[in-house]
Amino acid sequence: MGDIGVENKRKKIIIDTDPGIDDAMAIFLALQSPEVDVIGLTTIYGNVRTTLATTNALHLLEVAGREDIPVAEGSHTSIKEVPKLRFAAFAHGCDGLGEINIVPPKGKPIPQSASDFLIEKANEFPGEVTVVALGPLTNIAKAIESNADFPQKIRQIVILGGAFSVNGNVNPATEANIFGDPEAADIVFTCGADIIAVGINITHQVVLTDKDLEDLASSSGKYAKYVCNILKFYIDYHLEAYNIRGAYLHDPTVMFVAIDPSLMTYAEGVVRVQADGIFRGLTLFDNMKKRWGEVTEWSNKPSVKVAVSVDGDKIIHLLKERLKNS
Ligand SMILES: O=c1[nH]cnc2c1ncn2[C@@H]1O[C@H](CO)[C@@H](O)[C@H]1O
Repeated sequence: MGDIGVENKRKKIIIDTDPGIDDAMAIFLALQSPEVDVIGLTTIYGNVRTTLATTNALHLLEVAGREDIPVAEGSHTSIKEVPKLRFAAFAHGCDGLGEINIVPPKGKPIPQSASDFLIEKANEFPGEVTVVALGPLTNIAKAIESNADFPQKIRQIVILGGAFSVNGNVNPATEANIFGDPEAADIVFTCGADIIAVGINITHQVVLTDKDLEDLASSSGKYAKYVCNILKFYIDYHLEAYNIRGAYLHDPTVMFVAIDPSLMTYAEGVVRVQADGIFRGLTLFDNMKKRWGEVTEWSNKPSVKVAVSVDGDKIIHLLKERLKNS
């Protein structure tokens, strides 16, 4: 398949997901990528509620013929135990997958919570597991709260979340995944793990156009066909909300970063998340260009890598190649 860096050993990944049309694309992409070994899916509310996220995760694995991959159901509430009320049916359809009448899955989630599964795998393979976080960060924050070693045991956490120096997509201040659980996001950003954060300032530069969709539709690849079907709803939403013909590929872009971090460039610094008020969910990055004279809420916190540039055309090219060759 070429084109991007392949390590000698397949990278173990766990996908924490709220499928979601772009989540479905990211999951298929991972399953079609020789560089990674998907050792589990954990589910979370966000685009849909957690129970539906679990159903959709099981369904997508059955479409892929990968029922061997375990699905662990995640939290139904935020880290502060607030029930979640906001879902993105307007973007993904009320079934989360473009209202295509999916075949209900036969499989069941494993009898273990998402955060326990994350901790177990981090302990089983210390320093080897990358978590690809495609939804609100509750499960990961819970893993950190119940196991202080988790940030050191995990290889990397790659996060789709935040809007760095740009407007959000829920309101001008905040991006959907961070807004889903700002307190959890702040725990994760400051936990000391190796973290890459990819905000919508990056993912809005990765646009699947009408032409790309035609290209995908002309393929007989099984993932390409499935994805074209669910993308219709998402593309209509982008026309309505952003007046563009196409779709922002949030989750697939982040999956590519997990596969090969050299597809982007990064700045390093501390990220804090606003927990309340009109800026609830705002991500604020200290790029460390200034040596602050006073102690701030950013002082003495661990740094993370925040993506600052991406080659959107390359990501679209790789994505199409992989979905078509399936
Ligand atoms: O306008 C929106 N509101 C809520 N969620 C959205 C919107 N646009 C995209 N997403 C979803 O949230 C994540 C990126 O922020 C992606 O998973 C995307 O599908």
